[in-house]
Amino acid sequence: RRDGDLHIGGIFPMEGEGGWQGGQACKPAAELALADVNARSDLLSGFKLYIHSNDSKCEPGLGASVMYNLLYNPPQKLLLLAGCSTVCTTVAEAAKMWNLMVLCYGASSPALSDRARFPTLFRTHPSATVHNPTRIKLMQKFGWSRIAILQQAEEVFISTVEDLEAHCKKSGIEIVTRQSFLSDPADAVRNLRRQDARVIVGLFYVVAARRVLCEVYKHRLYGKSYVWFFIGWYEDNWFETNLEKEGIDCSPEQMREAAEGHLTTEALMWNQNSNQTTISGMTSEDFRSRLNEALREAGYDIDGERYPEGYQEAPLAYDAVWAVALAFNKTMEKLEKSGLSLKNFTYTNKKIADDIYEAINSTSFLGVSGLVAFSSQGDRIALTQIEQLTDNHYVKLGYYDTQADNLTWLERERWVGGKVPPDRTVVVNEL
Ligand SMILES: CC1(C)CO[C@@H](CC(=O)O)CN1
Repeated sequence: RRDGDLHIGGIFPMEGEGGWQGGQACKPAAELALADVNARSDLLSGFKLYIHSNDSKCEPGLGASVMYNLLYNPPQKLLLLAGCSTVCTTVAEAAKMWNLMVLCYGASSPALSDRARFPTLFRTHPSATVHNPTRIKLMQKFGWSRIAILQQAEEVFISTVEDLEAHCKKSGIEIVTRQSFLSDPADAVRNLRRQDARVIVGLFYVVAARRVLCEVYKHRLYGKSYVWFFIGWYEDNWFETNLEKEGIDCSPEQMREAAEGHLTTEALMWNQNSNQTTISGMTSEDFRSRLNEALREAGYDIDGERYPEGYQEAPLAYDAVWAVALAFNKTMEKLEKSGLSLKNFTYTNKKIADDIYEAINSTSFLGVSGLVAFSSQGDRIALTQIEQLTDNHYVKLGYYDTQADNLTWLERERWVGGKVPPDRTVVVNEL
């Protein structure tokens, strides 16, 4: 009988001032998964998994100190869980020195898809580049081969645009202009009009998105002759809230008018087939209600909604713990053949670290966030969802499976002018 305890470190953004607000639900979600895997007699039999965690506040410096405290205080940890791109970048860059795998449940930065810098990183949160093949697929579907890009000068959007440009080149889609701004988009938006941009991909955080939309209204870069691609993970009514507080000098009506018809892309983080049983025995709906219960007990203010949008990534943290438990189980079986176990792991034992790497690398199971599997750079393979804002609410237009190049289209799109806007000025020769 194998007996003993297995320990991992957990670095969670409990206060999101520095960045991603939605991380607070990840710790309760990970703890739900911990209870579930420890309750399974067919997993890690004879061993109990423990998570030792602390708060990173989504700040890399604090995240680094939490990591050192986890590593220099017993018991020895076998792996680290972390969230927020900035924290994961710091933790994953250092973890290889201790032969530790890092599983990131809340990091979207494309920079993390780099095995040279992050040889032991895996993430259940997809990279922001997962939107790009979907954007290209839509451009091909609607015959747009001339586009523009408007982006905020932030690392995650800069590297996403570089990936988008590569996809456009491969697909023969011309980028007529790429405008970027730090915090005031006025000049960049004006330049879009000057370049007669009609199909525009917008990459910015939600506060900048409100400023962009008001400028779009002022420059009349909306309506039947324009198509905007926005990011889909802003809160649903993002374009009509906080206007006073953020000094936006457009009214909610003007913002709604400018926003009408825009498309959004986002990675799916909840298994779509809500009555499909996942590896835990739960459906994603079961998980939703169990998580809400756990959040209420922990004193979170579930603001009346059945599921607050702010906690959309919780399934990624839940599935990350399952991925660890399954990988440890696989590694245990392999080590036993040579009379070893994970108890033999030390921070200088590369052999066992390689076994754990191999086990995670070959992960494939149905989690509450959908199929959990990783690319060769450790990126989460995920489906994306396309929506359109019509009459002030988001309508699901379809889903895209990049791996299979399969677009599921629901034929629900509506265009302000009654037909698909062209990507350039169409000159009609009078006969
Ligand atoms: C979809 C989003 C909001 C992208 O940022 C992630 C946080 C990060 O990348 O730091 C969390 N999930």
